[in-house]
Amino acid sequence: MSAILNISQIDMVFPTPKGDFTALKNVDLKINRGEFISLIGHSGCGKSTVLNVVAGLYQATKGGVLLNNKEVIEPGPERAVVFQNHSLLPWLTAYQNIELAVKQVFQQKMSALEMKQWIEHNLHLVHMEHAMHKRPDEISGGMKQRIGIARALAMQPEILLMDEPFGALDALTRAHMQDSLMEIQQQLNNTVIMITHDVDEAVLLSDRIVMMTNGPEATIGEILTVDLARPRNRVQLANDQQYNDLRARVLSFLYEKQRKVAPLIGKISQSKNSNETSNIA
Ligand SMILES: Nc1ncnc2c1ncn2[C@@H]1O[C@H](COP(=O)(O)OP(=O)(O)OP(=O)(O)O)[C@@H](O)[C@H]1O
Repeated sequence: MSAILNISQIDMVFPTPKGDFTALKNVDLKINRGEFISLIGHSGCGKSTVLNVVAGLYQATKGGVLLNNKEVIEPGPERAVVFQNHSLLPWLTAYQNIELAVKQVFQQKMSALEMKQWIEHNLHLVHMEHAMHKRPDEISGGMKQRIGIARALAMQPEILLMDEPFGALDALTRAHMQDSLMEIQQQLNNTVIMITHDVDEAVLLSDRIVMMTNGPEATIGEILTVDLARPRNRVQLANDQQYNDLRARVLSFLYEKQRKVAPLIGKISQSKNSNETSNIA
């Protein structure tokens, strides 16, 4: 496997009224084509900052990002971003939202008919053909998120960047979305970087889980390879020893090695059995 993305020795320093704040220190990671990477770490450690640098929305203070050996200096359609709060334009239908993105990327390359077929194909991937003519306020949160993913996929990005894409969804919808994403990724072999706060989600979906230390000067603490066979079935995995061992290793990193010392968070984690806690603060 060849590295498609090289996040090379990144520092990120933000100027603040109280002086410089070093959010990231020497973040270094190579990602292979087709890999599914989860970024996990406590709130405020710098996960979104890493994603924003890869997206080209932030320029690293030191180091940089290479995509196919080319330096990332600005956002581009080869890196599609899916946010937690689906960012669909409310006055356009699901179809039109996707069409807008597709036109940006394929305007000169596809005929009107090809474009229509391509949009419908991507709606089909997320099982949303039936809602294509509905506006965002006429569909549920989970459906909006599916449309957001279809829009991102329709741009045929080399990398899919997902910032807690299922964070706002109820548990059942979230499980459906995770299964859909695994299915799509198996089919298309997308390279994905996903931020999550959910340990089970990270283990279920990822090829590698990148665990970040607490900031300031956050960096990669450990990387866990998840070599569970695919396709993965959440029900079967619930009793799988390897799955549970992997889950325990992420929990141990978060609640023992990178335990948060803030009083409130301390109280919350003390009041719960950390082995049964999969959503982190
Ligand atoms: N533009 C900015 N200016 C100043 N500080 C910033 C800026 N963006 C992020 N930070 C700080 O950098 C640190 C990392 O923020 P970031 O949003 O990347 O964390 P995160 O791990 O994604 O958090 P969460 O899980 O809560 O979304 C935080 O301390 C944050 O306050």
